Amino acid sequence: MSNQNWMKETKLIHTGYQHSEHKDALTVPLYQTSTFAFPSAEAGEKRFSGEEDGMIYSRLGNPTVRVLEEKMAELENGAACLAFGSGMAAVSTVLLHTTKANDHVLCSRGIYGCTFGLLELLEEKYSITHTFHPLDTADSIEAAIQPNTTVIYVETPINPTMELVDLELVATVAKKHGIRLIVDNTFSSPLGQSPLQIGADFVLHSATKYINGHGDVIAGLLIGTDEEEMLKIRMTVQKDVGGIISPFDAWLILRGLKTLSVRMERHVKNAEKIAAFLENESFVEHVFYPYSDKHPQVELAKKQMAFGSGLVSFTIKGGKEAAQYLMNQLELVQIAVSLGDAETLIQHPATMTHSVIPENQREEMGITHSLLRLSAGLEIAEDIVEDLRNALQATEKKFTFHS
Ligand code: MET
Repeated sequence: MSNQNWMKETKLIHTGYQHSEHKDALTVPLYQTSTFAFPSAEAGEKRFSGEEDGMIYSRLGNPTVRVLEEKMAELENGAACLAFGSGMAAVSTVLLHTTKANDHVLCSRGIYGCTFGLLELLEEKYSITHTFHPLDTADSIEAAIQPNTTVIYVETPINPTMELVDLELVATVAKKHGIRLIVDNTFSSPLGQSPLQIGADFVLHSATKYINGHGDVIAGLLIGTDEEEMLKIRMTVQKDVGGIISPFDAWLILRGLKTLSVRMERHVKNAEKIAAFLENESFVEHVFYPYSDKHPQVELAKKQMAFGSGLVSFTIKGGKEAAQYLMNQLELVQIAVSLGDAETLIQHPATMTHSVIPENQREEMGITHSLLRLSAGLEIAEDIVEDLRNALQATEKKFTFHS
């Protein structure tokens, strides 16, 4: 069922599923099966050759997973979507598809630690090099493009600094040079920004985060603009590397997706209140929140994002020791990586999500030992703020020395 006039909030619930094709079950059934029985040997041959449509084996497709893929393709304004067993499986699949040995990948100034690890691996194994760049003006992007650049890989907002990349600018330069643009849209969700509409070729998500929203699944999604190319990826890198999602996890994500818009409203409202509180705290040095007037790219945020995300990053005085002490003082806010869960989470990127990046490169990305990343949960903002206030007061008391 699909209607192009529906808003995304409605599509989240209805698109991609036709109950008449599933014995009129109102919600998507779970096809927990590894393989599918062919009506005849000839039918099996035709399914393998692509002559006939139909399921073969769940690594190549599954009806529950297909509903998730169709829904996400529409939500991201793409032609097709592929679901994976983790966000990193989506990242590695699209990079293996878009690069070959000796190519160069131009990246935003910062990227997630495991994406960094994957790029290092591709360099070591296949001499696929990568560089980091602010991607802030057309001239500087042109200068950073090398003769062998085939991909521009961007996070926006960047994990965990909340720095933004101007997608329209980067897409224009990428198109001019025939370079593929891949955007990690995890921090915004499909409701926050639409990179494919702005000119990206691929958008990907760690579905572990906002899309599932309940902290009980690891999954990834890749959406592309070219249906034939996506089918090729399904039948090559995805099938043969095999990082696919389980039907049960796809089913859980479909359940989570129904409430994405109401969850995002609360995540964002809470993050706004937390950012405003932190901005007035004397022990806090800087707050990084895209929709705050104090964010250096607030104009860009309001141009390309529908809201400012549910994440807030901030630095405090006193370095690593104070940052860890602060985390240990929190009662309601949980110390954990990941984001987009019902629970408010805090983590220390320099020693956690981005710890694999060598310190000098990490600091160039803006990830110091004073930086903390908070994922606003679905609790009442006042309770989260109260927990942060108490922890900050205790930390300030311990780390401020009066002469
Ligand atoms: C293994 S570290 C984890 C996770 C996640 N991508 C994050 O940024 O929090």
